[in-house]
Amino acid sequence: MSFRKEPPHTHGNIAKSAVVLVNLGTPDAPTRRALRRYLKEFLSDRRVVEIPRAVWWFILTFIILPFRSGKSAAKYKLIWMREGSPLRVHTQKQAALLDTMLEERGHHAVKVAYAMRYGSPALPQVLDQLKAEGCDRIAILPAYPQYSGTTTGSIWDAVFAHYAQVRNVPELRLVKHYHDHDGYIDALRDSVLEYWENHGRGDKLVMSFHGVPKRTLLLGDPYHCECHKTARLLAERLRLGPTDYVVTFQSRFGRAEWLQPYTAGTVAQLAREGARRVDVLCPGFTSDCLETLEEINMEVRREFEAAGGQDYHYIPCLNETPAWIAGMAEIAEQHLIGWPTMMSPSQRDAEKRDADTGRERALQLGA
Ligand SMILES: C=CC1=C(C)c2cc3[nH]c(cc4nc(cc5[nH]c(cc1n2)c(C)c5CCC(=O)O)C(CCC(=O)O)=C4C)c(C)c3C=C
Ligand SMILES: [Fe+2]
Ligand SMILES: [Fe+2]
Repeated sequence: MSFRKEPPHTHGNIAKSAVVLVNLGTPDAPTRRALRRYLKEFLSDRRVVEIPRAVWWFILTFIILPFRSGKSAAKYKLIWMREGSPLRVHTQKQAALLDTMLEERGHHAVKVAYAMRYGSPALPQVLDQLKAEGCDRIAILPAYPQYSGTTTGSIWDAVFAHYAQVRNVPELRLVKHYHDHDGYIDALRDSVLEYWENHGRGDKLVMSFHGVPKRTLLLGDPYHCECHKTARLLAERLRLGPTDYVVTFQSRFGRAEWLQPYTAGTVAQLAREGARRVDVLCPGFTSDCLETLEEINMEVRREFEAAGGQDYHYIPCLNETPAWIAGMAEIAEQHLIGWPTMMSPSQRDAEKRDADTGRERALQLGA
Protein backbone atom coordinates (compact mmCIF):
# COMPACT_ATOMS: atom_id res chain seq x y z
CA MET A 1 0.00 0.00 0.00
CA SER A 2 1.28 3.48 -0.74
CA PHE A 3 0.66 6.48 1.48
CA ARG A 4 -0.73 9.87 0.52
CA LYS A 5 1.78 12.47 -0.56
CA GLU A 6 3.21 14.05 2.57
CA PRO A 7 4.46 17.65 2.77
CA PRO A 8 8.25 17.40 3.41
CA HIS A 9 9.06 17.35 7.10
CA THR A 10 10.66 20.58 8.22
CA HIS A 11 12.28 21.27 11.54
CA GLY A 12 10.98 24.18 13.56
CA ASN A 13 7.36 24.16 12.43
CA ILE A 14 4.98 25.32 15.12
CA ALA A 15 2.20 22.77 15.25
CA LYS A 16 -1.22 24.37 15.04
CA SER A 17 -4.42 22.90 16.47
CA ALA A 18 -7.76 22.56 14.71
CA VAL A 19 -11.30 21.66 15.66
CA VAL A 20 -13.35 20.02 12.91
CA LEU A 21 -17.11 20.22 13.32
CA VAL A 22 -18.44 17.18 11.43
CA ASN A 23 -22.06 16.82 10.40
CA LEU A 24 -23.92 14.12 8.52
CA GLY A 25 -23.91 15.66 5.06
CA THR A 26 -26.56 16.77 2.66
CA PRO A 27 -27.10 16.86 -1.11
CA ASP A 28 -25.48 19.63 -3.17
CA ALA A 29 -28.79 20.56 -4.80
CA PRO A 30 -32.46 19.64 -4.36
CA THR A 31 -32.43 17.52 -7.51
CA ARG A 32 -32.92 13.82 -8.23
CA ARG A 33 -29.33 13.56 -9.52
CA ALA A 34 -27.76 15.16 -6.45
CA LEU A 35 -29.99 13.08 -4.14
CA ARG A 36 -29.00 9.88 -5.89
CA ARG A 37 -25.30 10.61 -5.38
CA TYR A 38 -25.78 11.61 -1.73
CA LEU A 39 -28.10 8.74 -0.80
CA LYS A 40 -25.84 6.23 -2.52
CA GLU A 41 -22.84 7.28 -0.44
CA PHE A 42 -24.87 7.55 2.80
CA LEU A 43 -26.83 4.34 2.47
CA SER A 44 -23.83 2.30 1.31
CA ASP A 45 -22.25 2.82 4.74
CA ARG A 46 -22.39 -0.52 6.56
CA ARG A 47 -22.77 1.38 9.84
CA VAL A 48 -26.05 2.82 8.56
CA VAL A 49 -27.60 -0.25 6.99
CA GLU A 50 -26.52 -3.51 8.57
CA ILE A 51 -27.84 -6.13 6.21
CA PRO A 52 -25.76 -8.49 4.04
CA ARG A 53 -23.98 -6.41 1.40
CA ALA A 54 -25.11 -8.30 -1.70
CA VAL A 55 -28.79 -8.19 -0.68
CA TRP A 56 -28.56 -4.53 0.26
CA TRP A 57 -26.71 -3.61 -2.96
CA PHE A 58 -29.61 -5.07 -4.93
CA ILE A 59 -32.31 -3.25 -2.89
CA LEU A 60 -30.39 0.05 -2.91
CA THR A 61 -29.62 -0.01 -6.63
CA PHE A 62 -32.97 -1.22 -7.96
CA ILE A 63 -35.51 -0.02 -5.39
CA ILE A 64 -34.31 2.71 -3.00
CA LEU A 65 -32.24 4.94 -5.31
CA PRO A 66 -34.66 4.98 -8.27
CA PHE A 67 -37.70 5.71 -6.11
CA ARG A 68 -36.40 7.68 -3.14
CA SER A 69 -34.13 10.13 -4.99
CA GLY A 70 -36.99 11.95 -6.72
CA LYS A 71 -39.26 11.91 -3.66
CA SER A 72 -36.52 13.22 -1.37
CA ALA A 73 -35.51 15.90 -3.89
CA ALA A 74 -39.08 17.23 -3.82
CA LYS A 75 -38.90 17.42 -0.01
CA TYR A 76 -35.55 19.22 -0.07
CA LYS A 77 -37.04 21.77 -2.51
CA LEU A 78 -39.52 22.75 0.20
CA ILE A 79 -36.83 23.71 2.69
CA TRP A 80 -33.93 24.82 0.46
CA MET A 81 -32.47 28.20 1.46
CA ARG A 82 -31.01 30.89 -0.81
CA GLU A 83 -27.53 29.89 0.40
CA GLY A 84 -28.15 26.13 0.04
CA SER A 85 -29.18 23.19 2.17
CA PRO A 86 -30.13 24.31 5.72
CA LEU A 87 -27.91 21.63 7.28
CA ARG A 88 -24.82 22.90 5.45
CA VAL A 89 -25.70 26.59 5.91
CA HIS A 90 -26.09 26.19 9.70
CA THR A 91 -23.03 23.95 10.11
CA GLN A 92 -20.86 26.42 8.21
CA LYS A 93 -22.12 29.36 10.27
CA GLN A 94 -21.68 27.45 13.53
CA ALA A 95 -18.06 26.65 12.64
CA ALA A 96 -17.30 30.31 11.82
CA LEU A 97 -18.94 31.49 15.07
CA LEU A 98 -17.13 28.83 17.09
CA ASP A 99 -13.85 30.03 15.60
CA THR A 100 -14.60 33.61 16.71
CA MET A 101 -15.82 32.47 20.15
CA LEU A 102 -12.64 30.42 20.78
CA GLU A 103 -10.56 33.40 19.69
CA GLU A 104 -12.50 35.62 22.14
CA ARG A 105 -11.83 33.10 24.89
CA GLY A 106 -8.09 33.40 24.25
CA HIS A 107 -7.53 30.37 21.98
CA HIS A 108 -5.63 32.28 19.29
CA ALA A 109 -3.85 29.25 17.90
CA VAL A 110 -6.89 27.16 16.98
CA LYS A 111 -8.54 26.96 13.62
CA VAL A 112 -12.14 25.74 13.29
CA ALA A 113 -13.18 23.96 10.10
CA TYR A 114 -16.30 22.01 9.20
CA ALA A 115 -16.77 18.85 7.19
CA MET A 116 -19.45 16.37 6.17
CA ARG A 117 -19.39 12.61 6.61
CA TYR A 118 -21.18 12.19 3.26
CA GLY A 119 -21.02 14.72 0.41
CA SER A 120 -19.13 17.96 0.61
CA PRO A 121 -16.97 19.39 2.05
CA ALA A 122 -15.74 15.81 2.40
CA LEU A 123 -13.95 14.93 5.64
CA PRO A 124 -10.78 13.49 3.96
CA GLN A 125 -10.33 16.66 1.92
CA VAL A 126 -10.74 18.86 4.98
CA LEU A 127 -8.21 16.76 6.93
CA ASP A 128 -5.75 17.02 4.00
CA GLN A 129 -6.22 20.79 3.87
CA LEU A 130 -5.56 21.11 7.60
CA LYS A 131 -2.36 19.09 7.20
CA ALA A 132 -1.27 21.36 4.36
CA GLU A 133 -1.83 24.34 6.69
CA GLY A 134 0.42 22.79 9.33
CA CYS A 135 -2.25 21.62 11.80
CA ASP A 136 -0.73 18.69 13.67
CA ARG A 137 -3.35 18.49 16.41
CA ILE A 138 -6.90 17.73 15.36
CA ALA A 139 -10.02 17.55 17.56
CA ILE A 140 -13.04 16.00 15.84
CA LEU A 141 -16.33 17.41 17.12
CA PRO A 142 -19.37 15.59 15.69
CA ALA A 143 -22.57 17.60 15.37
CA TYR A 144 -24.36 14.76 17.19
CA PRO A 145 -24.77 15.17 20.96
CA GLN A 146 -25.76 11.49 21.43
CA TYR A 147 -23.37 8.74 20.36
CA SER A 148 -24.60 6.11 17.94
CA GLY A 149 -22.53 3.68 15.90
CA THR A 150 -24.65 4.78 12.92
CA THR A 151 -23.49 8.40 13.13
CA THR A 152 -20.51 9.19 15.39
CA GLY A 153 -19.09 5.67 14.94
CA SER A 154 -19.20 6.20 11.21
CA ILE A 155 -17.29 9.50 11.52
CA TRP A 156 -14.55 7.61 13.41
CA ASP A 157 -14.44 5.04 10.59
CA ALA A 158 -13.86 7.83 8.07
CA VAL A 159 -11.18 9.49 10.23
CA PHE A 160 -9.32 6.19 10.79
CA ALA A 161 -9.63 5.16 7.12
CA HIS A 162 -8.15 8.50 6.09
CA TYR A 163 -5.23 8.42 8.50
CA ALA A 164 -4.52 4.78 7.64
CA GLN A 165 -3.17 6.27 4.38
CA VAL A 166 -1.13 8.99 6.05
CA ARG A 167 2.51 8.60 7.10
CA ASN A 168 2.74 11.46 9.61
CA VAL A 169 -0.56 11.14 11.52
CA PRO A 170 -1.51 14.18 13.64
CA GLU A 171 -2.34 14.00 17.31
CA LEU A 172 -6.06 13.29 17.50
CA ARG A 173 -8.88 13.88 19.93
CA LEU A 174 -12.35 12.53 19.32
CA VAL A 175 -15.39 13.97 21.08
CA LYS A 176 -17.60 10.94 21.57
CA HIS A 177 -20.73 12.67 22.91
CA TYR A 178 -22.04 15.60 24.92
CA HIS A 179 -25.63 14.46 25.51
CA ASP A 180 -25.38 15.46 29.20
CA HIS A 181 -23.02 18.42 28.95
CA ASP A 182 -24.21 21.55 30.78
CA GLY A 183 -23.33 23.76 27.80
CA TYR A 184 -25.65 21.72 25.57
CA ILE A 185 -28.50 21.19 28.06
CA ASP A 186 -28.48 24.86 29.12
CA ALA A 187 -28.58 25.98 25.48
CA LEU A 188 -31.63 23.74 24.91
CA ARG A 189 -33.30 25.07 28.06
CA ASP A 190 -32.71 28.69 26.97
CA SER A 191 -34.14 28.04 23.53
CA VAL A 192 -37.32 26.43 24.93
CA LEU A 193 -37.80 29.19 27.53
CA GLU A 194 -37.30 31.88 24.92
CA TYR A 195 -39.79 30.17 22.63
CA TRP A 196 -42.37 29.95 25.41
CA GLU A 197 -41.82 33.57 26.35
CA ASN A 198 -42.58 34.68 22.77
CA HIS A 199 -45.29 32.17 21.79
CA GLY A 200 -46.88 30.92 25.01
CA ARG A 201 -46.67 27.33 26.18
CA GLY A 202 -48.39 24.11 25.04
CA ASP A 203 -50.07 21.24 26.90
CA LYS A 204 -47.16 18.91 26.18
CA LEU A 205 -43.52 19.21 25.14
CA VAL A 206 -42.66 16.49 22.63
CA MET A 207 -38.91 15.79 22.50
CA SER A 208 -38.39 14.06 19.16
CA PHE A 209 -35.04 12.37 18.41
CA HIS A 210 -33.94 10.77 15.14
CA GLY A 211 -34.64 7.03 15.38
CA VAL A 212 -32.40 4.04 14.76
CA PRO A 213 -33.40 0.40 14.25
CA LYS A 214 -34.45 -1.16 17.58
CA ARG A 215 -32.02 -3.98 16.80
CA THR A 216 -29.04 -1.64 17.29
CA LEU A 217 -30.20 -0.92 20.86
CA LEU A 218 -30.50 -4.64 21.58
CA LEU A 219 -26.99 -5.13 20.15
CA GLY A 220 -25.46 -2.55 22.50
CA ASP A 221 -25.76 0.88 20.88
CA PRO A 222 -26.06 3.46 23.72
CA TYR A 223 -27.97 5.99 21.57
CA HIS A 224 -31.41 5.27 23.05
CA CYS A 225 -30.19 5.72 26.64
CA GLU A 226 -28.31 8.90 25.78
CA CYS A 227 -31.45 10.41 24.18
CA HIS A 228 -33.42 9.60 27.31
CA LYS A 229 -30.74 11.10 29.53
CA THR A 230 -30.75 14.32 27.50
CA ALA A 231 -34.54 14.48 27.80
CA ARG A 232 -34.49 13.86 31.56
CA LEU A 233 -31.84 16.54 32.16
CA LEU A 234 -33.65 19.06 29.99
CA ALA A 235 -36.96 18.30 31.74
CA GLU A 236 -35.28 18.85 35.12
CA ARG A 237 -33.78 22.13 33.94
CA LEU A 238 -37.24 23.24 32.71
CA ARG A 239 -38.87 21.98 35.94
CA LEU A 240 -41.23 19.72 33.99
CA GLY A 241 -43.19 16.92 35.65
CA PRO A 242 -43.26 13.42 34.10
CA THR A 243 -46.60 14.10 32.34
CA ASP A 244 -45.49 17.45 30.90
CA TYR A 245 -43.27 15.91 28.24
CA VAL A 246 -42.82 12.81 26.10
CA VAL A 247 -39.76 11.36 24.33
CA THR A 248 -40.35 10.10 20.78
CA PHE A 249 -38.33 8.88 17.76
CA GLN A 250 -38.77 10.01 14.17
CA SER A 251 -37.54 9.35 10.60
CA ARG A 252 -38.09 5.61 10.46
CA PHE A 253 -36.44 4.15 7.37
CA GLY A 254 -37.39 0.73 5.98
CA ARG A 255 -39.76 -1.87 7.34
CA ALA A 256 -37.95 -3.05 10.48
CA GLU A 257 -39.03 -1.84 13.90
CA TRP A 258 -37.22 1.34 15.02
CA LEU A 259 -37.01 2.90 18.47
CA GLN A 260 -40.48 3.63 19.83
CA PRO A 261 -42.70 5.51 20.38
CA TYR A 262 -42.76 7.04 16.92
CA THR A 263 -43.19 10.82 16.79
CA ALA A 264 -46.01 11.00 14.23
CA GLY A 265 -48.17 8.38 15.94
CA THR A 266 -47.63 9.93 19.37
CA VAL A 267 -48.54 13.43 18.26
CA ALA A 268 -51.71 12.16 16.52
CA GLN A 269 -52.62 10.20 19.66
CA LEU A 270 -52.15 13.33 21.80
CA ALA A 271 -54.53 15.21 19.51
CA ARG A 272 -57.10 12.40 19.77
CA GLU A 273 -56.79 12.48 23.55
CA GLY A 274 -57.70 16.17 23.50
CA ALA A 275 -54.35 17.99 23.61
CA ARG A 276 -55.12 21.32 21.93
CA ARG A 277 -51.53 22.39 21.60
CA VAL A 278 -48.21 20.55 21.41
CA ASP A 279 -44.72 22.01 21.27
CA VAL A 280 -42.21 19.85 19.42
CA LEU A 281 -38.45 20.13 19.96
CA CYS A 282 -35.73 18.03 18.27
CA PRO A 283 -32.86 18.05 20.80
CA GLY A 284 -30.71 15.50 18.91
CA PHE A 285 -30.32 17.80 15.90
CA THR A 286 -28.03 20.73 16.54
CA SER A 287 -28.89 22.24 13.13
CA ASP A 288 -32.20 22.46 11.37
CA CYS A 289 -32.33 20.12 8.38
CA LEU A 290 -34.72 18.09 6.26
CA GLU A 291 -35.71 15.92 9.21
CA THR A 292 -36.81 18.89 11.34
CA LEU A 293 -38.00 21.46 8.79
CA GLU A 294 -39.90 19.12 6.49
CA GLU A 295 -40.68 16.00 8.53
CA ILE A 296 -41.43 17.61 11.89
CA ASN A 297 -42.58 21.07 10.91
CA MET A 298 -44.65 19.99 7.88
CA GLU A 299 -45.49 16.24 7.82
CA VAL A 300 -46.02 15.68 11.54
CA ARG A 301 -47.88 19.00 11.81
CA ARG A 302 -50.34 17.69 9.18
CA GLU A 303 -50.82 14.44 11.15
CA PHE A 304 -51.57 16.39 14.33
CA GLU A 305 -54.11 18.57 12.57
CA ALA A 306 -55.72 15.61 10.78
CA ALA A 307 -56.24 13.96 14.17
CA GLY A 308 -58.07 17.07 15.45
CA GLY A 309 -55.17 18.98 17.04
CA GLN A 310 -55.51 22.77 16.91
CA ASP A 311 -52.21 24.35 17.62
CA TYR A 312 -48.86 22.82 16.61
CA HIS A 313 -45.60 24.56 17.47
CA TYR A 314 -42.18 23.56 16.22
CA ILE A 315 -39.30 24.93 18.32
CA PRO A 316 -36.25 25.50 16.07
CA CYS A 317 -32.93 23.73 16.62
CA LEU A 318 -30.01 25.36 18.43
CA ASN A 319 -28.46 26.54 15.13
CA GLU A 320 -26.47 29.74 15.73
CA THR A 321 -27.97 30.72 19.09
CA PRO A 322 -25.30 32.42 21.26
CA ALA A 323 -25.87 29.95 24.12
CA TRP A 324 -25.12 27.03 21.81
CA ILE A 325 -22.00 28.64 20.33
CA ALA A 326 -20.80 29.17 23.91
CA GLY A 327 -21.77 25.57 24.75
CA MET A 328 -19.77 24.26 21.77
CA ALA A 329 -16.80 26.37 22.84
CA GLU A 330 -16.94 24.83 26.35
CA ILE A 331 -17.13 21.32 24.90
CA ALA A 332 -14.25 22.03 22.52
CA GLU A 333 -12.14 23.60 25.28
CA GLN A 334 -12.45 20.47 27.42
CA HIS A 335 -10.98 18.45 24.59
CA LEU A 336 -8.23 20.94 23.73
CA ILE A 337 -6.70 20.81 27.23
CA GLY A 338 -2.93 20.49 27.13
CA TRP A 339 -2.56 21.78 23.59
CA PRO A 340 -0.88 25.20 23.15
CA THR A 341 -4.06 26.86 21.91
CA MET A 342 -3.64 30.10 23.80
CA MET A 343 -0.36 31.08 22.23
CA SER A 344 -0.48 34.75 21.26
CA PRO A 345 1.16 35.91 18.02
CA SER A 346 4.19 37.27 19.97
CA GLN A 347 4.58 33.97 21.87
CA ARG A 348 4.39 32.16 18.53
CA ASP A 349 7.19 34.37 17.20
CA ALA A 350 9.33 33.62 20.26
CA GLU A 351 8.58 29.91 19.94
CA LYS A 352 9.49 30.06 16.27
CA ARG A 353 12.85 31.69 17.09
CA ASP A 354 13.56 28.86 19.56
CA ALA A 355 12.45 26.32 17.02
CA ASP A 356 14.66 27.88 14.36
CA THR A 357 17.63 27.63 16.71
CA GLY A 358 16.71 23.98 17.11
CA ARG A 359 16.63 23.61 13.37
CA GLU A 360 20.08 25.12 13.00
CA ARG A 361 21.33 22.68 15.62
CA ALA A 362 19.66 19.84 13.76
CA LEU A 363 21.27 20.98 10.52
CA GLN A 364 24.67 21.01 12.19
CA LEU A 365 24.02 17.44 13.31
CA GLY A 366 23.19 16.61 9.73
CA ALA A 367 19.51 15.84 10.37
C1 LIG B 1 -29.26 12.92 14.55
C2 LIG B 1 -28.79 11.74 14.34
C3 LIG B 1 -29.07 10.83 13.24
C4 LIG B 1 -29.16 9.43 13.34
C5 LIG B 1 -28.96 8.61 14.59
C6 LIG B 1 -29.45 8.96 12.04
C7 LIG B 1 -29.61 7.59 11.72
C8 LIG B 1 -30.10 7.14 10.49
N1 LIG B 1 -30.59 7.85 9.42
C9 LIG B 1 -30.99 7.04 8.40
C10 LIG B 1 -31.53 7.39 7.16
C11 LIG B 1 -31.67 8.72 6.67
N2 LIG B 1 -31.44 9.88 7.37
C12 LIG B 1 -31.59 10.96 6.54
C13 LIG B 1 -31.41 12.28 6.85
C14 LIG B 1 -30.83 12.77 8.03
N3 LIG B 1 -30.44 12.01 9.12
C15 LIG B 1 -29.89 12.84 10.08
C16 LIG B 1 -29.39 12.47 11.34
C17 LIG B 1 -29.33 11.17 11.85
N4 LIG B 1 -29.55 10.00 11.16
C18 LIG B 1 -29.94 14.17 9.55
C19 LIG B 1 -29.40 15.38 10.24
C20 LIG B 1 -30.54 14.12 8.29
C21 LIG B 1 -30.87 15.30 7.39
C22 LIG B 1 -29.86 15.57 6.32
C23 LIG B 1 -30.18 16.83 5.53
O1 LIG B 1 -29.68 16.94 4.40
O2 LIG B 1 -30.91 17.73 5.95
C24 LIG B 1 -31.94 10.49 5.22
C25 LIG B 1 -32.01 11.32 3.94
C26 LIG B 1 -33.20 12.07 3.73
C27 LIG B 1 -34.28 11.27 3.09
O3 LIG B 1 -34.11 10.83 1.97
O4 LIG B 1 -35.31 11.09 3.76
C28 LIG B 1 -32.02 9.08 5.30
C29 LIG B 1 -32.32 8.12 4.18
C30 LIG B 1 -30.74 5.71 8.85
C31 LIG B 1 -31.03 4.47 8.02
C32 LIG B 1 -30.20 5.77 10.16
C33 LIG B 1 -29.78 4.72 11.10
C34 LIG B 1 -29.64 3.45 10.85
FE1 LIG C 1 -30.86 9.96 9.38
FE1 LIG D 1 -32.20 2.71 27.00
